[in-house]
Amino acid sequence: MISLRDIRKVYLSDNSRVDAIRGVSLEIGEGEICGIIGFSGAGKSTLVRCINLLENPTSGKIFVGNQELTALSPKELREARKNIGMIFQHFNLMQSKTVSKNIAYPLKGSGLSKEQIKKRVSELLELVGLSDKANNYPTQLSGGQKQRVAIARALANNPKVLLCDEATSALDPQTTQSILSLLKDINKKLGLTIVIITHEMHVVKEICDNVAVMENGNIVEHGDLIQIFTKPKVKVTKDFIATIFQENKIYELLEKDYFRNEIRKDEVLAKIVFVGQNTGQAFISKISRKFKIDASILFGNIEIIQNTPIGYLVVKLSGQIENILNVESYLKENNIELEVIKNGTFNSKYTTQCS
Ligand SMILES: Nc1ncnc2c1ncn2[C@@H]1O[C@H](COP(=O)(O)OP(=O)(O)OP(=O)(O)O)[C@@H](O)[C@H]1O
Repeated sequence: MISLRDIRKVYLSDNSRVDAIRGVSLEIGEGEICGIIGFSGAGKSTLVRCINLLENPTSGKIFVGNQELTALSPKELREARKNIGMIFQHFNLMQSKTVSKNIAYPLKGSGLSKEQIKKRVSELLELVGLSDKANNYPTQLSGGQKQRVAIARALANNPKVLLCDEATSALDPQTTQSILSLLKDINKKLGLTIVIITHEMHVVKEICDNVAVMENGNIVEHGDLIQIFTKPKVKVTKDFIATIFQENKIYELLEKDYFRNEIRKDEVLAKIVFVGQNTGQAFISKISRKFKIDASILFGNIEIIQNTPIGYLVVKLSGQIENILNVESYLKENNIELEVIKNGTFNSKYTTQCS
């Protein structure tokens, strides 16, 4: 549905040059909810604004549906943009117009009669659960309600794509949840393709099918949610995932010697990640028996991602070091990931994440 091909965006001013996007290619399928996550300055907003050409890429091609947007005349582009709705962090509503008038605004010049516009607005109000607020002004609404109005307005022309630029960043966690549920609902009901820009992994976790991770103007990792959560490849993705599993907190506790346990010579501190059906396996007792080791669980967490449980454990394995190292390959054969965090014997072989 959306195809970005080698997009570059350079901002030039008198004495500076910013390479905001450095050759990004990305395919987003029809009906998919794709998250684009990255820390501040990674280039997310610039990239999403390129999708509807609010920002003109310096080079590269952009396709939405079968149309190459980068090849259209200004008039054709205006028409093509009706297929792409957009919502923003601060809602961008017109304060002097009622909720109904805000939603009706994009239908101006659409050729619909007054009656047809009224009907469409009332359908949209119902879709976003605001039928009783038709005559209110934006100042009389909560943040979540304002974002609902913005969503209704973005959907007025029946777009195929909805771009969300940090759409929940100004909302509290409960309201965020309700807006994400609404987006998911709309995605299912209307088959809408949704692109979500965020710096919050829990937003991605809640509703995305796929996620692209951005850093320094590049997409450094892209994949489906479960793959990204269980086998992240690059550090920035690992850092985002750590925010969900509270991994950093556990390392802080370990540094403070909270568990009153040093990692001795015959011990290994490891992180184990297991998915779906493996959550029901007694693999801790199996590895204990099979490899004659002790396994103490220092920390554990299970998150449900796309209806799939993903388990995360920090364990201390003690026993003969060869046996401990064999555990890693045994678990791998059983599709369970083990990453050594700290190794009492061969510290230099591994990156020590907690020191
Ligand atoms: N109009 C502009 N002129 C010059 N530089 C810009 C402009 N817009 C963005 N940039 C720069 O491009 C880079 C990417 O910015 P962008 O806003 O896309 O990042 P982001 O990942 O969305 O960050 P944030 O989450 O903080 O909004 C930054 O270095 C930013 O300063």
